[in-house]
Order: sequence, then structure tokens, then C-alpha cells
Amino acid sequence: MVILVLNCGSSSIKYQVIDMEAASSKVLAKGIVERIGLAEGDLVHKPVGKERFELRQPIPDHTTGIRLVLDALTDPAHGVIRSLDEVKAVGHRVAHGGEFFPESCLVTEEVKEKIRSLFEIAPLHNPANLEGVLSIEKVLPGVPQVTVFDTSFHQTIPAVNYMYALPHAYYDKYRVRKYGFHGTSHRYVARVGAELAGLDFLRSKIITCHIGNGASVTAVLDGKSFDTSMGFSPLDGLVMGTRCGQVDASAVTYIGEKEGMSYAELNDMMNKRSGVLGLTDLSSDMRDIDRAYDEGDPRAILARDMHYGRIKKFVGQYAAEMGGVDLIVFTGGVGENSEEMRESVCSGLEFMGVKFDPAANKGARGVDKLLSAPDSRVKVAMIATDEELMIATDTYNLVK
Ligand SMILES: Nc1ncnc2c1ncn2[C@@H]1O[C@H](COP(=O)(O)OP(=O)(O)O)[C@@H](O)[C@H]1O
Ligand SMILES: CC(=O)OP(=O)(O)O
Ligand SMILES: [Mg+2]
Repeated sequence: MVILVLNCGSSSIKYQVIDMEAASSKVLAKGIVERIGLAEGDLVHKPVGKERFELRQPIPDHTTGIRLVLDALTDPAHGVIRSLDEVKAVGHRVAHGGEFFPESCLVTEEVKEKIRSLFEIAPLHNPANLEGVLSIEKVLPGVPQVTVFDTSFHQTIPAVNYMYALPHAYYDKYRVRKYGFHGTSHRYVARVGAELAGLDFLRSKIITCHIGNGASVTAVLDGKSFDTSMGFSPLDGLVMGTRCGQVDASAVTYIGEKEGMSYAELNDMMNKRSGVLGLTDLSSDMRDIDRAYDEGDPRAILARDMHYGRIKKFVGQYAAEMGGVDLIVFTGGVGENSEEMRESVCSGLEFMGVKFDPAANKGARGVDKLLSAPDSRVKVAMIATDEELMIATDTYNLVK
């Protein structure tokens, strides 16, 4: 059964076409559309056994990106299927499932409505995720679709970690609480990382750092999410591409009053004009920030130091919350590629048993690897996340 997986992130679309009934689920093609909404977008399409195909053009939104992906998949030269009819099911990543979706499910009108009802609190993601579902409905009518939610893995977070110290009425009325995101990725890399480090996943203290354009850190205690840095929405926690992360809420109401900004404008400012983009006025893409950093741009230096520094703060916090840590995992676009980030976060953590191996870190990308010295009490690993495989598996199980 051929399954198409679409993972619409805030700045990217990752996709895979997987034959789930082949001997051991066989990937036919994978690829990524990046820099959506920036001046120049990219598509990199990697068909297995054929030459890769690249495209560079402005990609203003996710619908345009999805159209380019479907064209690439059926192209006579670099395509992997003759026609879209070969696709028997489509799995989608959806960022916010709120309290509605503890598990993956088949798309119905009600599911679409609930995803839509969460637009306000996941403005960079849920609209793109629903756009994916609706685009597929148009080109592949009648093909079953499954949604897999970032929030599902975090359902195990205890109230002591998910409640905000706001009046209880807002939780009762509106379910205002921490939900957490990137759950599919945190779940996958924690398990694979534990295996690589020779740990029992169900009896370990693991800190997973998913650092991409969106970024979050999760404390995984005995196989379950125990705490995570994103909150009610994917805005909280770390410094991100365009999101501010943790900030004193009164600083925001103060700016709103001074500037006469509406709540919607404030939300927009914190989600789309903050983070490393807001700090530098340069770019939301860490590769651009790295370049400016190397050239000595003081704003890029501050932004990167703040970003990395805050990851380290969460590592410390979560180690304290779990009473220690056995394994620290890095993943996501930055986590899988940036030697500097991983080294910076792990430096100075010798006091808690982290013995980082800079030689192992050097050049580590693409292939899962331990980055700690053999005698390090706390293991460190880079694990390439595979949200798509998790999504394909859930999709197959629901559709077959
Ligand atoms: N070689 C690299 N070095 C540093 N950062 C990188 C590298 N390759 C990709 N990235 C960064 O990864 C981020 C995108 O990560 P990704 O996980 O794909 O994001 P999202 O899913 O949130 O859209 C971008 O900021 C990009 O600059
Ligand atoms: C929830 C979230 O931030 O996702 P992404 O990293 O894909 O933007
Ligand atoms: Mg992502």
C-alpha cells in the first residue's frame, strides 16, 4: 500500500512516499520544500534509485509547495509513481490537536472543523496542515487521509507541569494549559536514541532537543513525556526562527498599550516577527544567522547566543525535574546539522556528567551517532528525526 506523508512545518514541507506493504516498509521517495514565504524557496526531491531533482523559485505558501511536490512525484523523469491514483492513503502531520485528539485518526468533517478551531492558537501550523488536507481532497478525492498530532505524545505530562498559575476558571472554561508540540519527533528520537545508547527506553531519563525553525525541548521520563518547553501554543519556550519563546507576559501587554496594538497584532508580532528574525532584522533561517555570526555581525552573535543559551537552560531545568539525565538527544533541521549548536549546549555540563566528544560531533549529520565520550555518564546523541515514518505507520494501521 503506497502512502504519501505530508509534514507541513512552519517554513517547510517534508514528504515521503512509502510502500508499507513491501518487505520492510520501503521508501520510494523523500524530499523537502524549504524557505516557504521567503524570497527564494527550494524543493529537493530524492527519488530512491534515481537522480535527485532540485528546484529554486519563490514558494509563497504551502499550497504552492504541495503542488510542486505532487508534480515531482509523477514526473516522467524523476517521479516514483505513474499517477497519483497509486497513492492509497495520505498521512498528515497536524501541530495542534488540543484536548480533542489523544491519538491519530481518520479525517472526517468533524476532524477538519476541530483543526480549524485551533487556528488561532497555532497560526503558523494548523492552517498549513489543513491546507494540506484540503489540497489532497481536491486532487485525490475519496482517498483516506489520516492526521497525526504533535500534541498526542504530550498527553502524559502531569498537571503539575501543564497548568499555568492563572485563575483556574480559564482552564475550566477554555482549557488553557500547556499542550506541547513536536511530539511525534520527540517520541521517535527518544526511542531510537535510547537504543543507540544501549538504554532501556522505559526506564530512562532522556532530554530531547528538537531544534528546527520551530524548536522545543522535552523531558522524557520512563518512555513518557513529562515536561516540554512549548505550551498552550507553539510560541512558548525557546528562541525560534520567528517566534519569541518565553517572555514576561507583562512586557507584551506593555508593548500593546504603548503601540496601540490589538491582541491579534500582538500575536502576529510574537509568532511572525520575533525570534532570531526579530533580533537581527536579517533572517529566520539559521544558516543565514550562522553566516552573519561568522562575519562578526553583533546582532547575529547575540541572537545565536540567546538561542543556544536558552536550550541549555531547559536541559538544566529538565535534568533537575527528572532527578538526573541519562541521554541528551539533538534533532531537527538545526539539531541534525549544527555542530556549533550541539557543542555550545553541551559545553560546561561536565558537572552533571556530560563528557562531550568534539571529534565525534565534527561532521555528524544525516546518520544517527553518539556524540559523547565512551566514558561519559550522560550519553549525547544526534538522531535524524523521522516524523514521516511514524505518520506513515499510524496511517497504515488506521487504513489497512
Ligand atoms: N546545515 C545547517 N546548519 C544550520 N542550520 C541548518 C542547516 N540546515 C538546516 N538548518 C536549519 O534548520 C531549520 C529548519 O529546520 P526544520 O526542522 O526543517 O524546520 P521546521 O520543521 O520547523 O520548518 C532552518 O532554520 C535551517 O536554517
Ligand atoms: C510545532 C512547531 O513548531 O513545528 P515546526 O518546527 O515544524 O514549525
Ligand atoms: Mg518541523
